[in-house]
Amino acid sequence: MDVENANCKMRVSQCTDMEIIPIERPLKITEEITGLQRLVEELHKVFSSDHVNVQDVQKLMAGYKSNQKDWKKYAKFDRFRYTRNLVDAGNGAFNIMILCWGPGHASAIHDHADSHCFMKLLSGNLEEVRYEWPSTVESEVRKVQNSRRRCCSQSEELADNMTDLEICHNDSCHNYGVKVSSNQNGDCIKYSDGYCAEEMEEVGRTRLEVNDVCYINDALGLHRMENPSHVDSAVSLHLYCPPFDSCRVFDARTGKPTEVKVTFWSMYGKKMNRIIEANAVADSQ
Ligand SMILES: N[C@@H](CS(=O)O)C(=O)O
Repeated sequence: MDVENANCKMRVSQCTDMEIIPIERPLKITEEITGLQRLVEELHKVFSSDHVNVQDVQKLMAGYKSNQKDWKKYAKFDRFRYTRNLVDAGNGAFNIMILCWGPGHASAIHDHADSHCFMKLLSGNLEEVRYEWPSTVESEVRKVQNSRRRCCSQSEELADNMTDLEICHNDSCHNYGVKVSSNQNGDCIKYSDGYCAEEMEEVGRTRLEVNDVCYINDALGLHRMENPSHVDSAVSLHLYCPPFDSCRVFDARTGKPTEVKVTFWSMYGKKMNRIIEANAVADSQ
């Protein structure tokens, strides 16, 4: 079973024998779905079944043709950071929300808390930047994969100023072939928070056009989104399954993870009282 066929009701790490194969992205419209309301109804139907196919959800998302009239009541912006605006809580199986990005707004590099993440661009432009997991942090998916497989592979030959790192769980080990910058004594160069300088590795960029859909989960890596325009805003539709209320953000210079709560700026079109706790995936870098 690959990612395309993984049961979307499960956390990504629970998808047995999952191979890490990204879908072709972004996905274009095939069958049209009229209106956001209708899309939400169709999603409810799909998620009421015991088995949900990732590709079916992608097709539904792609089938909706963005119309500002449908989503403008949810599109609430903030001057300083992108906002998350809940549209529907999906009977607890998924949640669907509208994210509003002012000019230059971006999210920090983050994971998806072992959930499936679908994203559709409704207006403007967004760029998705993908990253490898930092060597010192393991995703839930990798933990599961590593505990399934006994790994005895030889590490690749590393450059002189690099050391490799083996991460073990129970009696299963995985050598990530990690390359950590080090000085001549073999000590890594550390920031004041104790983390080694180890720039996170960018593995790809995708520019989304209006109505494009893309998908990510922790098995496929990490990402951040960015509105590249200095003048125009952007709006995107996100579906998470299962829903999550916290995830990890990563320091691009070191890979240091920080657990953050994710909050809503508005719910069902009504603005929430300002919560002091930051909508912390936003703008942290
Ligand atoms: N996953 C982020 C948005 S994005 O950058 O994909 C969030 O839900 O806030």
